Amino acid sequence: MTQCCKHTGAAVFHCPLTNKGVAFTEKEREELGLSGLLPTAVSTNDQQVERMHEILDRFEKPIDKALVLDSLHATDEDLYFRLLTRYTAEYMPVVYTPTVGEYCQRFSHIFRYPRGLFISYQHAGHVRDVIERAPNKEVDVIVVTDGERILGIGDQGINGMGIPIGKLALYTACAGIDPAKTLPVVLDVGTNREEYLNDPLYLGLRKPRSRGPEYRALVDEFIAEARRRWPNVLIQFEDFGNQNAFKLLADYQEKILCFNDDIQGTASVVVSGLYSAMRIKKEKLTDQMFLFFGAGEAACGIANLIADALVSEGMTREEALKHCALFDSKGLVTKSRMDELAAHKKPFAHDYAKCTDFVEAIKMIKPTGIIGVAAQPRTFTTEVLEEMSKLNERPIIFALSNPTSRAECTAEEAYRVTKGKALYASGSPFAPVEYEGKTFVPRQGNNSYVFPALGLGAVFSRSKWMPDGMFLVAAKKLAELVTDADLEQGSLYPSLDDIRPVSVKIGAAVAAYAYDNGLAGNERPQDLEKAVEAFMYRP
Ligand SMILES: O=C([O-])CC(=O)C(=O)O
Ligand SMILES: [Mg+2]
Repeated sequence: MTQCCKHTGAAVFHCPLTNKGVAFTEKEREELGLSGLLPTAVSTNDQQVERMHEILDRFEKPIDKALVLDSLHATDEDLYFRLLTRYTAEYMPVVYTPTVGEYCQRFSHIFRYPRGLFISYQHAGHVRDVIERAPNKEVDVIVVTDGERILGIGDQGINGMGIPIGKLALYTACAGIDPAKTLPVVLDVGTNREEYLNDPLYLGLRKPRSRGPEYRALVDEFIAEARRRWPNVLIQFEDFGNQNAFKLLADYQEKILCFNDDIQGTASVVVSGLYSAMRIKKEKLTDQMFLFFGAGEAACGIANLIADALVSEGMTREEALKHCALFDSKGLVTKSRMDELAAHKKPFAHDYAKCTDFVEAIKMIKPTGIIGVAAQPRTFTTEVLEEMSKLNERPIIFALSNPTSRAECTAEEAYRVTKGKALYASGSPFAPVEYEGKTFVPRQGNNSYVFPALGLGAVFSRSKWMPDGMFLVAAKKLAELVTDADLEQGSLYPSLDDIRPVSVKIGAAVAAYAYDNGLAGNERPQDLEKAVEAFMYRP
């Protein structure tokens, strides 16, 4: 047993990294002076998991389950991750989307245990001291947010901390990153949400977000100090507002080990789902045309990676970009709007006529797939889905906005309106759908399939940085792992219950990319997959 603190006796129960509760063996009880401090019988780890599973079953509301899991996380990490690893598909919607959306909205009202770092303007110039205070000796992965664009529910201020916590839980559960080496961080730079500013229990800085140089100075200081203390750390940017997200990625991507999950992680998982859709359609990606509802981080990240994928199949970049069109709050993104467009949209501004109606845009562009990423719920209406069915034998319908309340359409709507023909994926989970005697099992086009494994591969190989090619490699590897049986039931992704072996393979493919491209900071092992698997933390 590794012990992070030197305590014996009852104090042992207060160390979440080493506490095992009633699973402490007779020998451990003796050594640690616990005899008589625990019920007599020793439980096996499996019995502990089943006990906890039973307790959680008593709670109906996912948010209540989340609170119980939170307590467990704070008191017995080993059991927490045992449970998440054993019941990944069951608890992922609790620690992650959709429940994590509600968890964030209530964060200041349900807060009990501090976890990670809360860095605000009061620390400007002294961020080093905060970093030094972090309880972790080593850190492999940081997930950081400034809370400006949490899922599809907008500015959550400091309450956005639920996201880095949830994402890092998946790093451990899905890809075996040692929980002692993960660090969630929220940069508390204020919030523009009136409701929070007026809420006496709100736990963040009570002022509007600043847009001035002090914002960027704080982000830069945080990154520099984190890397000073942990030079090999991977920094994952999560749920920043559009402007900052694109800018930070452009400025840092080639300089440090980092990625933006909403731009690049989402792109990787979506392109993977498109490869699976091609297997069902028996067509090539080069024959497809995609229309995005939305033109932010996810849309542009996905569209760029689709272009990379098309280029990898021999197309010119100029031609490849034409296979994606964007529709934003002002309508179709066209050349005639060039002057007013944000930089990230410009490559996808094509020579179309002005169009402000999404159904009209579908009629004009004749896409083979529509990809919803605008956090505008119910926008894939019956009319939209019918139009896609008219144009395509097997229309690709991706309703990716999170959480569930923001989905562009439900799985049931997609299958019913398209008469079972839709190739559907959603950002948040939907239950299987029965349609005319057939059961469809939709799966999540959610970056959770890839970000933990991308991080695993990058950390394992000590990659210097993460080129876009790594995200394409991850997409292709994930698609390879989808079985014919998955496709038969309409699943474009593997089951989440198989996520660990899937992560090993994606992690190894990402690491291989680092070794092949001279990015790695260590020697390539002989059997990469085996070595990656051995590197993973197991509860
Ligand atoms: O967290 C998720 O479920 C996916 C994601 O990154 C987002 O929606 O921002
Ligand atoms: Mg996100």
